[in-house]
Amino acid sequence: MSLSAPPPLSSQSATPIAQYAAGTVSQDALAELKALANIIQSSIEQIEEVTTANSFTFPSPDSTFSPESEAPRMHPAIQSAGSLIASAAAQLITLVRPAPLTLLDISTQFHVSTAMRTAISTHVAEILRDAGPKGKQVLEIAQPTKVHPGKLARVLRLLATNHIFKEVSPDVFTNNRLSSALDTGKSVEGLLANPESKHIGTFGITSWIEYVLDVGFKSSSYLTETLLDPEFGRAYEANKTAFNKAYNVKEDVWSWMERPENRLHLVRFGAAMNGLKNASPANAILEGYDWDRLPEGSLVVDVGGGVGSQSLMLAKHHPQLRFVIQDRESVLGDATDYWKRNMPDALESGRVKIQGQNFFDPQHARHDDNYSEDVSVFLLSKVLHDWADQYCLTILKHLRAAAGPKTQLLIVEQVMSFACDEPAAKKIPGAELPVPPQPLLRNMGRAASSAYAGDLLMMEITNGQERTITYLRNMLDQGGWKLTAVHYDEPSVRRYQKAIAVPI
Ligand SMILES: C[S@@+](CC[C@H](N)C(=O)[O-])C[C@H]1O[C@@H](n2cnc3c(N)ncnc32)[C@H](O)[C@@H]1O
Repeated sequence: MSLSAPPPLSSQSATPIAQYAAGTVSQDALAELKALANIIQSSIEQIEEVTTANSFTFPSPDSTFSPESEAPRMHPAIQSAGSLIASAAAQLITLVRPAPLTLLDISTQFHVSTAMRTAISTHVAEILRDAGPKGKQVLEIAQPTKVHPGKLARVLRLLATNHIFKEVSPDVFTNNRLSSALDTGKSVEGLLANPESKHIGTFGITSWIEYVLDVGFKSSSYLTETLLDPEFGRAYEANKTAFNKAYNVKEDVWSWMERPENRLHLVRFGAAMNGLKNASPANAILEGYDWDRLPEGSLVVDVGGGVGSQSLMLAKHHPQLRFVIQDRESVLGDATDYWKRNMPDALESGRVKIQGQNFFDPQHARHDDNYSEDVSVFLLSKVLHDWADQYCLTILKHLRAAAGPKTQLLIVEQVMSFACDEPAAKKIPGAELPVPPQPLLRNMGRAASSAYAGDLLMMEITNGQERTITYLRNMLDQGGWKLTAVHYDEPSVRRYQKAIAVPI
């Protein structure tokens, strides 16, 4: 069978329906195709309904991205419909194309990732910001970074073929909705003069994408060698990972980022965390936990809080709360700058404190003389997934030792679903997920794929892990905490869950 040149449609002997009638297509496959098409059709109708009811404009693929214009796509009903479409469409593609072609297609997708990183590093989205529908010739696009224009054109063409950028005429490109979402809003001159500025004070999603495409992608290319390595394959230490093989270093990724020569990595990672938060509904941390029940002066300790972006949202909406943002010493300067930019009063009044705390050491809060009252909430947002069980247990036990009888632990993580029923989920309030329509996979397949990719990223970089409810419940149990409830955030670009635990 030739894969490179399928016969033109006109020369094919029969349409798929005719083939089905002739018995050459299995009835099951066709029934599945139709069921998937119905899911897509009814989901589009739902999008139309919600769009009309809310007088939304559903932005076209050629429009420029802005967080505000994304509002219709962020509407929960439209997100749900979008997830059904993404899941059904991906499944449908695997049904209609020859298996080798599908596998070839999937196996070459990494080039799209590489091309994306090249486009980000050569600031193409920023260069095209004002290009308009006529676009810019690739000679002009390549000029600021002196990259070879002919080679850049091929990179951009692969992206345009995947709906990122648009080739408006030969070798002339412009931004579309997807590519404009990579635009950091910075001037090209500024970016050339100071590469760090790409990550400072921006939406941050480009920083996350660049981090994944750089450190994540390079590490992932060593996953097979790592898993087959007799020592690393069985190890759970944070410094025996695919990252360590790829970068040929002995320290874990956090220490590596602290090397002076890796300052750009550290800045980018801080911005990337902020970007992930921005990719979720801004108020996600406010939902699913009754912050209002906490009385005046209650203390929230944001453990491994990064620059404190989650706490900032809470501080804005819950004036009765006080905060301690804890992280490694090297992050504190960026965290202080972040609060000075976003909520200077809170720092000045002492309502918010930025504190160095290694979460593998006994917890300052509570033991420290500064804290006469019990901590109300230990917030662990996107921390546990960075670490293998033995590390998580150390963190959880230190928090347990510092907890008072009423202290709660709030974990914000992506909780993974099995591809089948999970009995433990039925016993924990809020933990059970709705069953998607047939024939979609139980875990929503492609629509949920980025969570599973994120799980591998954790394995590759830190030997961390995204965990299922059963896993999390058992681990918390060993760490001295009882999992009492789970809240699934609204479907989103990145969907996190909140797990609430109390001291045993
Ligand atoms: C994935 S980020 C999450 C940041 C933040 N909680 C959020 O939700 O945006 C993990 C954080 O853990 C911090 N971290 C890593 N090792 C640490 C340690 N030993 N002690 C304290 N914080 C640490 C990192 O600096 C980083 O800010």
